[in-house]
Amino acid sequence: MNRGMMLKLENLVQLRCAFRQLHSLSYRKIHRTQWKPVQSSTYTMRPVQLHPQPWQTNAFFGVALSQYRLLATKEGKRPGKRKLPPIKLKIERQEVNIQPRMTVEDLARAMDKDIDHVYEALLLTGVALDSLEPDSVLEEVWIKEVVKKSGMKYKWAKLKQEKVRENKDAVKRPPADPALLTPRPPVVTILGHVDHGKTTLLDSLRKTQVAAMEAGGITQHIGAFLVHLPSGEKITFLDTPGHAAFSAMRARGTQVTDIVILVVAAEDGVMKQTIESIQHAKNAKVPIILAINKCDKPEADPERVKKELLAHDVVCEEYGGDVQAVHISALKGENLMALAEATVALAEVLELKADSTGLVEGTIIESRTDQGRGPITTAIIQRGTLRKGYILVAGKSWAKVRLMFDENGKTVDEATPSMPVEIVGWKEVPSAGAEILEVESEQRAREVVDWRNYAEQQEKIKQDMEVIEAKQKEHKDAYKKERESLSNLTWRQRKAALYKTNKHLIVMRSKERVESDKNVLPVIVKGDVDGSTEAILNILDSYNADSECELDVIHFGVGDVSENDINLAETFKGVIYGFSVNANKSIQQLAAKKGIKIKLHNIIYHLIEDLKDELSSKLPPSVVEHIIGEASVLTTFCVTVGKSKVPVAGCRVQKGQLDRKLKFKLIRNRDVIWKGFLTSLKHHKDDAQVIKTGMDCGLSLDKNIEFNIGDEIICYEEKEVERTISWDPGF
Ligand SMILES: Nc1nc2c(ncn2[C@@H]2O[C@H](COP(=O)(O)OP(=O)(O)OP(=O)(O)O)[C@@H](O)[C@H]2O)c(=O)[nH]1
Repeated sequence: MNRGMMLKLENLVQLRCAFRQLHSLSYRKIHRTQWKPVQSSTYTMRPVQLHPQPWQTNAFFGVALSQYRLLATKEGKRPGKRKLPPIKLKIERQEVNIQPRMTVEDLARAMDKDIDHVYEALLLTGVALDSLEPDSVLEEVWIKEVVKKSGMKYKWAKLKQEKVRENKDAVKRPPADPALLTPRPPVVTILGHVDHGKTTLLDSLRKTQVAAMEAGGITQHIGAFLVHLPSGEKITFLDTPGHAAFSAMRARGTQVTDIVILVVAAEDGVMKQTIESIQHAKNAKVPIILAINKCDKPEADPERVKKELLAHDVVCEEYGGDVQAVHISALKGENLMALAEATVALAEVLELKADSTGLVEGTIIESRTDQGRGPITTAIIQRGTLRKGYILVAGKSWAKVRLMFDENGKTVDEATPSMPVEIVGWKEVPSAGAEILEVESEQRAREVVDWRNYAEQQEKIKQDMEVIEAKQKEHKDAYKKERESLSNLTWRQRKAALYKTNKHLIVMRSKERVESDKNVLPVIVKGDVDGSTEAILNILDSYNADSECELDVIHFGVGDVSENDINLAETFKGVIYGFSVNANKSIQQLAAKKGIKIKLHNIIYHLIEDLKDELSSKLPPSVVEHIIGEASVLTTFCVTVGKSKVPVAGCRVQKGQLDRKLKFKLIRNRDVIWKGFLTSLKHHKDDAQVIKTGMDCGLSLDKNIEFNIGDEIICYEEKEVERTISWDPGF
């Protein structure tokens, strides 16, 4: 490399170091405490990060950094002539996924840096920079060198992939062999406009069964019921709040309904929800039977209904279509058998069949919790034959079938396809529309539920991270913009700007440092999986408000809050944050006894919000001055008190009032030259407590200061205002 180029690169390094310093000071976490070596069984403790630039040589920043390091170290002292022991900084290093044969560009991308950064890191190495292009492939040794020099640590990318968990979900069996299929009853949903008679129709249909049963039999609402026709045929009616259940099942891709009975009141005709119901049926590709209801009413006009429906592609048989129309009176129970027969006829055309052998499949129609029997669901069996003792999974719950009931509350021993059945034995309440799958064993059921919880959690983390990353990108962009605004400055101007930005940190007095050291929030982070813990730690890495309150991650790991966590929190006076983990009762009691806060959350940004509140609560309140009155000095004189002469100001109150018991300040040429209390406040010759606007007074201060005409006297109150931590994690 020639000397010119060397100089150019060195300049570049200086510039970049300066800016990185600026960036690191405002965006990165800098711990100032020594870390305590706490061992975790699963994880080692994360060391503190200083975002170091080890190849940085610039003298100014060498000094600034050494000062800064002092600030970053709890026990740090100013360097004297005495040789001090080296300050050990524990560095929180960003992890970079590396792979063989990475190009300069690849590496820069993996480190989230620009290409210049890679060039700088290779500046004083044996790499020939002259011939290094962005697409040049780097040797493994140099890849590692760049990462190390950047204060980061590397990780081979493929190791990470091995951590992905194997999918343990349960899925439906492939379609059955046609030879195994046998006829099954149709499953019918009744839809229609509000008040057109859906409930009345269902009640009347159910009553036909009560009549058919022994006297005293009462049907109960379980979300579905079976109607037995005199011909021996059966129909299952779904009796869940129509549209909602239908949509929920459709949304989950479960198709339970074979036929929709569209109820239209003969005197009202087609209404808004009639059209929506038609749309539901069409979307689900479920055929319709038209039940023209309220035909007992004199104003009933069934023909008008059929004509109106033509406009919505519901063409009745009389009009050359294939939709059967039955004129009924749900209230009077008229023509219900004709409706049932039409349903059976359509079911025959549809050739509804199912395989009643092998592992059971079904759909949850409704679920509830019974005080005595725990979670109960009504399900429609769609494949196989359900019997007591079978193991089922649905959503994130599983069941060992303890009992089964029909809609008459009678226990049943088995449920075949299309049969509605109440199932008792669930560990938790699965939601309506969830798919039921039988599995071989309880162990397998647990495995499936575990996998589903994990998959859901991953999805949630992914969504959380997307939000967080988008916000962090916004921040980065804002930073870049800010940096660009400096690009027209000369190097010296930039350095000056940089110095100005960081001056308050460099010159912070040791007394203040000691004071700020007191403000520390030690935290323990527990997550349910590696990914969530890592995600939270990544966010904590962006913590940049150490000057207000230090954030000290003393321990982190995966799993529920343990006794060890409580002990650590007690030792360090820390707070435990858990994401999607639990703290059992004995742990909670132990924590309460020791006064340890355990904060459990299921959403990352709620956890971070909570942490921000906790940090803010550590900040001493800021004192705000609230002005009560303002006066101007019109004349000055002295009075003799004992042996000394006391300066007195003759003032006029211009605004508000002067209150003797409050605080005052004296302002001269915009500078505050005194703050304190008055020793006397007089109106003419009388002592006064308060002097109001427009009034004149004489006053003296608790310090002998000569007044000047034109000075301002301000009376004020100090109010404490709660502070909020300035850290903005970007979401
Ligand atoms: N005359 C007559 N009235 C009926 C008939 N069917 C229902 N009704 C009356 O119409 C009103 C509404 O009936 P519902 O069965 O509650 O109607 P719905 O469609 O279930 O109404 P929502 O549950 O609100 O959607 C009630 O007063 C019923 O008594 C019928 O066939 N003839």
